Amino acid sequence: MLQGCRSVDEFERLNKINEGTYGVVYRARDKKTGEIVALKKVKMEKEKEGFPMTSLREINILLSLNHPSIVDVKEVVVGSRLDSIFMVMEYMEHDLKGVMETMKQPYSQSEAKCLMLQLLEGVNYLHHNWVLHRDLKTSNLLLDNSGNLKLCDFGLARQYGSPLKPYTPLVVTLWYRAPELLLGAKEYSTAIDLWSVGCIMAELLTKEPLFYGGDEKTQLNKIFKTLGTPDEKSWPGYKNLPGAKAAFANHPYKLREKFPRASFSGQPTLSDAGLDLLNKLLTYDPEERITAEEALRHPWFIELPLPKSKDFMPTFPAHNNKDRTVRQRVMKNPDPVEEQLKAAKGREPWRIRLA
Ligand SMILES: Nc1ncnc2c1ncn2[C@@H]1O[C@H](COP(=O)(O)OP(=O)(O)OP(=O)(O)O)[C@@H](O)[C@H]1O
Repeated sequence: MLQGCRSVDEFERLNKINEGTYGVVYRARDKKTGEIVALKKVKMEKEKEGFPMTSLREINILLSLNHPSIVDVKEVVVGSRLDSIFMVMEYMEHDLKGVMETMKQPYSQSEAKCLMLQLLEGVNYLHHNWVLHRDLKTSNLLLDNSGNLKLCDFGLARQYGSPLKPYTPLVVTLWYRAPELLLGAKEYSTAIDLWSVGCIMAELLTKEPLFYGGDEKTQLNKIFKTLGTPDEKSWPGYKNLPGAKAAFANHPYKLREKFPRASFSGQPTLSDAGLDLLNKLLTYDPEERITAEEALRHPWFIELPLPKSKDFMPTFPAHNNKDRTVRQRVMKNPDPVEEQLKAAKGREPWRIRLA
């Protein structure tokens, strides 16, 4: 697979952009063409021999995809000692997590609609190509200054076929993780990505993560406190899920309180159509949850205010020579989320690492 790949020496590394679980990402210049690209170094230490399977899977998937809402992987290059591999991707100035940390106000309804449409287009394309993303979150949504949004980080993406085979359930970052995964479902499907899209929609409108639990139980309790505790009526088969044996307090549905129709206190508002879409994305029963294709046709997108044109989306100063990890540390809000993290005593509770 790696035969005939160019060497990473053909790129000048300009600066480290960020470091995730599966690899370091650099901004780099192609020495031949002068093009600025993102180079993702694939982490090797987790695999005893050979290249890490997660990355080979990610590369194969990414090389085969082509959509305006999916980050373009241009090629794979090899390290000078052939002991490492790098993905060469189109460079995107920002990620949504970093951008939202610098914003004073959340996105407006029309801006949120513009971003949601692009996100749903990307997810719809993936699902039509039998790919689950499985790790959708704000740091995996890249933005440029032309209003484009693109999905990245397919470290956890998997191609799936029919009939569904069980996958490991511990895959989606906790805050965006679907309840069926939190409750230990053995089989799951595209619906897990739509749950994450629902969490992202709410976050676009409030600038705060919708459900921020430090462990599975807390995460489920946060969800239940807002959406009401599920039962056999709202989610047929719920009782049979391994995690549903635990005792959860009975909470009523309260999502409307978080998003009133009108507000005088500056609280984010949402029309009936907007709340309907959010409810359909955050539906407990995965079989009933809206699909990306259906969501793209939802009336929220055609009611006023209409989605903002990409040309008028807010832009953010370039931070070409900065490491986003450092920037994100500086910009972090001292808010309840932070308290939650402190309480988790040094673990990274929202990240579930694959064994
Ligand atoms: N093509 C790109 N252009 C610019 N920045 C990028 C690009 N790809 C990734 N990044 C930056 O690097 C960060 C980490 O990338 P990515 O999510 O692919 O790595 P990961 O190791 O799989 O991380 P994670 O911890 O999210 O699983 C992103 O949040 C983003 O800030």
